[in-house]
Amino acid sequence: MQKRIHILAMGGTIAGSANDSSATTGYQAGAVGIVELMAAVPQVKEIAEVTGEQLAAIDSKDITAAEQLQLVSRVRELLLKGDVDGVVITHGTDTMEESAYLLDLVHFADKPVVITGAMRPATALSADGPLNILDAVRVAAADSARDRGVLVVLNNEIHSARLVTKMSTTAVETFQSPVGGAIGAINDGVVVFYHGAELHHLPNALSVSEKLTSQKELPYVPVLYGHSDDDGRLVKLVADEGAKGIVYAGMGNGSIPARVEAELGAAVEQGIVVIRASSSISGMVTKAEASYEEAGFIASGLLNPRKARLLLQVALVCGKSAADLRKFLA
Ligand SMILES: NC(=O)C[C@H](N)C(=O)O
Repeated sequence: MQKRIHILAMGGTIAGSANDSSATTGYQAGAVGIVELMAAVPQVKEIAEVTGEQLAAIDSKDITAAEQLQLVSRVRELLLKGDVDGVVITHGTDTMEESAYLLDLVHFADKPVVITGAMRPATALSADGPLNILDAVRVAAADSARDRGVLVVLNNEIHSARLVTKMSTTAVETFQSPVGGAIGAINDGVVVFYHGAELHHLPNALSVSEKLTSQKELPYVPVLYGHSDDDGRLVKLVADEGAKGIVYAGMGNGSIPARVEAELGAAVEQGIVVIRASSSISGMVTKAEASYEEAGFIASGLLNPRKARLLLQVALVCGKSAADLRKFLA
């Protein structure tokens, strides 16, 4: 029997439309609906029984927490259904790694969830979307993809949600995992895994996902980007604005300029949870300086700032302590 794969369409460039087929920028993202997207890839019928649904039609740079939570909620429903074997999500690439990581945090099933997108609009010459959809369906229908959490599939490669990031502004090979590399590929239609996915599910992911479905928003947790001569005034500003947490994208191994460190320390004293991440693309943020640990800052480990932010938001919703977070990120 064929596997039953459900596609959720969120918009993005994969559904982008431009007036000129040679245009790869300046298009309207999210303009092409799921019916048209699926019609461009009739080959999926040979792989699985595929159904589709339009959940949003947005440029993913505009995604809100409400829309992310709606996605979590719909994926949860689908994973609990006996007649769905896997889920494919078509999504804009700008925030794809964020939605993928959020879904992976609360992934509770052995069924695959595969996110794909495109760098060229649907109307472009050599549009990359159709093949990416076909590959995503192939992966979602593969027995070998079970128990690997949420996967990002583009450009014939398979990446784990935890480690993947968008590296290039415009290249089709934009998604890479700087630590660890791709975990698999689709070679001439054949799904191959080289090694295991870096799973990062929260303990009790099923009940955490249920908790998230009842939320309409997530706590205010800004990411502050560190730079030379940073005086920390933004830390004070967001603390006054009611931030519940702050992710500081420091330099290198999560280094924080002394004046910012002092302000972040004051924020922790006020009950704001602080995560130290890095603007460097590759590598792990470790405990580094003793003063960071003494101040109560949490090292982001392998998470980039945007993913660390989502983790912190979910942790705050679930009432997890800084100690729980520390343990999860260690
Ligand atoms: N390639 C893309 O999908 C970019 C687009 N701005 C989006 O994230 O929706």
